[in-house]
Amino acid sequence: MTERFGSYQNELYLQGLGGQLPPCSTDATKLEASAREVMAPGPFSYVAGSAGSGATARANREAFDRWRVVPRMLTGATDRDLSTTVLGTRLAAPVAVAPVGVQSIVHPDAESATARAAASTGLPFILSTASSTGIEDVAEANGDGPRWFQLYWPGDADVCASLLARAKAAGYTALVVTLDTWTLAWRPSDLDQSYLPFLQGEGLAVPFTDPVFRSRLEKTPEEDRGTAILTWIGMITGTDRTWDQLPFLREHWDGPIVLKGIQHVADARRAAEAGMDGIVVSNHGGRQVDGAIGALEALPGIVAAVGDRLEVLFDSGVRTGADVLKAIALGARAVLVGRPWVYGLAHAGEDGVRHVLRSLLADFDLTMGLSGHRTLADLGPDSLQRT
Ligand SMILES: Cc1cc2nc3c(=O)[nH]c(=O)nc-3n(C[C@H](O)[C@H](O)[C@H](O)COP(=O)(O)O)c2cc1C
Ligand SMILES: CCCCCCC(=O)C(=O)O
Repeated sequence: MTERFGSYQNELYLQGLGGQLPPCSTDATKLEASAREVMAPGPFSYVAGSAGSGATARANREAFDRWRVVPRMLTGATDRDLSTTVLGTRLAAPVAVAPVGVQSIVHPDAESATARAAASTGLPFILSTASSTGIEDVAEANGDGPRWFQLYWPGDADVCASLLARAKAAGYTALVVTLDTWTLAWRPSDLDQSYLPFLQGEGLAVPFTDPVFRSRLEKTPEEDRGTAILTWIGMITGTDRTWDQLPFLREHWDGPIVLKGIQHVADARRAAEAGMDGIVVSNHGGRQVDGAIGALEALPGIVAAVGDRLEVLFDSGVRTGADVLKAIALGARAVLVGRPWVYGLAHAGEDGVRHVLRSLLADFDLTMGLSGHRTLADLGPDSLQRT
């Protein structure tokens, strides 16, 4: 499979000749500033914000900056193939759309717009349990596109089993279990505005459409929204989870299972010992533990420890094509991208998401070629230098 993602560059130049500009910047680092202009203050802070002082979010970017690409010449990298297989899904490039909840606070078309944009770009869409659009509705919007389901693991086993069965039936092929957000971190930017989307009823389509969850309520969510919201929040934040509980997920999910939020080598080893198919090395984009290491700092050690036993995916701070290249060179099988496309959604719905994703892929494709790499297999520690 050879995709010429870099040709988006020509498309943008040609559109410019016709007087048409892109829906938002092609530079992901500029998108946050312009998103502030088009988003309401609460939703903007929720998306852009991070835990505590923001030290972890900054560390994510600094970690990327410490690694530099060392370009090679005359390698025949004009005709590139960036394709790969991740969690059993054949992909034209090693990039996935990270699970992001409550997209209705960003744009009325919410997850359906993002799922359509992901499908048209050929990247996997990962549906959050905190989605404002239901499992089946998103599957319909995503059509033939690849899709995975992210689980916030509810304490009620039957509710959990029901969500997993629905996701499976709706064509989600891999399960991404997020471990790092069993309660929300101290997030000053949200607290200063007393803004939490869930308490305002956003983002609960997944449980609210679930028959087993509904059976746990005395009144339906339509009749008593407040109680339904609090019941759900209690279910996903109120249960201690430990490594010995993972077999439950295996019993209820027959596809690949990935643990998201791994940062310590010892946890990566435990995931491998538990028979998981993969992990996502991630600090949740700096939204959970303030003062944590930049996620990329954890990647090489984890790949060295378990890379031969499970698939190591990566997220937190990916903004450019060079970032994708660096993470893959350090051993990631694929990267997940979060905030940049959320800002694209805020600017222009589905078109905005597509533009951000295509820009990232074009940047990655051109950076691969210009640094002498024809395929992902050409990337390795040799491609980089730590400064
Ligand atoms: C607004 C927002 C909502 C998020 N919601 C979820 C979620 O529901 N489930 C989840 O596993 N991760 C969630 N994440 C974390 C992302 O999946 C991802 O780990 C993170 O955004 C990656 O960092 P980046 O934004 O720097 O790319 C969310 C992130 C943001 C910014
Ligand atoms: C207590 C779980 C709510 C999670 C909400 C979405 C999310 O992951 C975030 O970072 O915000």
